[in-house]
Amino acid sequence: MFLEPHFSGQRSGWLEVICGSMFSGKTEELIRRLKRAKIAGQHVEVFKPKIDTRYGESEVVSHDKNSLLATPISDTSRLLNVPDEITVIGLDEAQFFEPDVVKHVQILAQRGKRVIIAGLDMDFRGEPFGPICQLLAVAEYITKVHAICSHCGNLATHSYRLTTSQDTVVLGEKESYEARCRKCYAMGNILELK
Ligand SMILES: Nc1ncnc2c1ncn2[C@@H]1O[C@H](COP(=O)(O)OP(=O)(O)O)[C@@H](O)[C@H]1O
Ligand SMILES: Cc1cn([C@H]2C[C@H](O)[C@@H](COP(=O)(O)O)O2)c(=O)[nH]c1=O
Ligand SMILES: [Zn+2]
Repeated sequence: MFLEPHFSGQRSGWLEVICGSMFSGKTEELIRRLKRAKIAGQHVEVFKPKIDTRYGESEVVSHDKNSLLATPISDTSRLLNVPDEITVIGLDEAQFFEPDVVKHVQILAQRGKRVIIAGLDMDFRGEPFGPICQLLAVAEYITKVHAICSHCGNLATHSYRLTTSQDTVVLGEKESYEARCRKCYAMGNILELK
């Protein structure tokens, strides 16, 4: 369980990254932390990449259908325009943001804001996805969450693509992906080669 660091003295900002496979609870955890910030009386704003139209245009939605209003953006320089009174910023589907998101979230932290970033750690190939490596490097707090392997019930670490597309970006959920442990993911890829 992630508990918010205690503020003391001059407010300083920081970066939190929540990552894992699909269905691992990234969006649920992001929503949980943002709701707690609101309960604490902090002003929160949520953003997501404009490309993410899976569930809706202007909200982040978990696979459990919990949701928060979110502003879709195509350029993360937009984050630098948030009003001063916004002290907590949430980003979902961070894998789809452009590389400059790393620079922009660090500027926000420098301005004393808490930035909570959720996104896939790996793509369907098992490769780091988008800016995640750099975001993990510069974050103060990192949380890796796990799904349950659809094949064996162990902890899942990988997102296995069920369709034949080789495009890195293919929006979808259970019709196109399933969570798998490292072993079942590797087995699936071996069987595909036969
Ligand atoms: N294989 C799975 N393992 C764990 N949770 C799953 C799985 N398949 C569906 N779920 C559901 O997905 C929810 C997590 O949704 P969400 O937070 O949107 O995940 P993520 O953002 O990581 O894709 C879980 O609470 C659970 O109800
Ligand atoms: C593995 C993988 C996923 N995607 C897409 C599929 C979904 O639309 C999102 C991830 O959603 P979630 O909140 O983590 O469930 O990303 C993709 O485009 N490419 C991939 O390799
Ligand atoms: Zn497995």
